[in-house]
Amino acid sequence: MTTSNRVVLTDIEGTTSSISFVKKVLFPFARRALPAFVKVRGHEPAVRKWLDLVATELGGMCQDAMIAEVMQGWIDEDRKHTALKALQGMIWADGYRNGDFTAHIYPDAAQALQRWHADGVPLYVFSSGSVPAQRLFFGHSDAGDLTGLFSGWFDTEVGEKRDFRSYDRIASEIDVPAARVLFLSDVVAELDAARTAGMDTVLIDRREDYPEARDTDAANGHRRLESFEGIDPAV
Ligand SMILES: CSCCC(=O)C(=O)COP(=O)(O)O
Ligand SMILES: [Mg+2]
Repeated sequence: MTTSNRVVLTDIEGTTSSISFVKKVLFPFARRALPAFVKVRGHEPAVRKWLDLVATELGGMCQDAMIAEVMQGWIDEDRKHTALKALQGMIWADGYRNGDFTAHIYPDAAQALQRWHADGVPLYVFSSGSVPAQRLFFGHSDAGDLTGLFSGWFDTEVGEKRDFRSYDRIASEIDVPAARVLFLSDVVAELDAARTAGMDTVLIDRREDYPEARDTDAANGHRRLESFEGIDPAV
């Protein structure tokens, strides 16, 4: 067991897993399935709730087909809208269940997460993907079912990833002082927000996702590593 009393909070896309898997496999799958999904399942309360929220944002009464079209545009723009993310998660469930794909995870990330968990380091996820989508992702990863490694999951229902208040809320929900949380992400603005909340940070700067390394200025004072190797949550 580790003597550390630190915990790790990790992002997914660009951090544990490749951006191209999300953009080339998950997003097109959801984009294709959206029109039929809203037609067939739009009456279910868990789906209706999000369609109604989007309709309200669009100014009121909209046909479901139009909402689906708007959300397809949001997928193209990579908009991290909570309603879109919730519906995407429901659509991906079918893909995982049918074995259409497994979720990409970098081997160094899978190994480090397994090692830290075995060492007693509590692990948490904070991603724009909905919590059910996160569970599906790690439940059907290239390294098998990793859900048991995590002690908790957070999505944008806790707040925006670039807003320091989201990190305040996470620290208070897991009942750990922010100074004891190590946040890992590929996005500097997210790390800035976590640092403002008092968390320790590491910029994951993978060549597969970011062909041009971020220099010291771009990293904005965050420690920069090209994989999970070399991260010791205990120090
Ligand atoms: C885990 S769901 C698939 C990824 C996704 O939709 C997403 O928006 C991930 O964003 P992140 O905050 O993990 O960079
Ligand atoms: Mg990311």
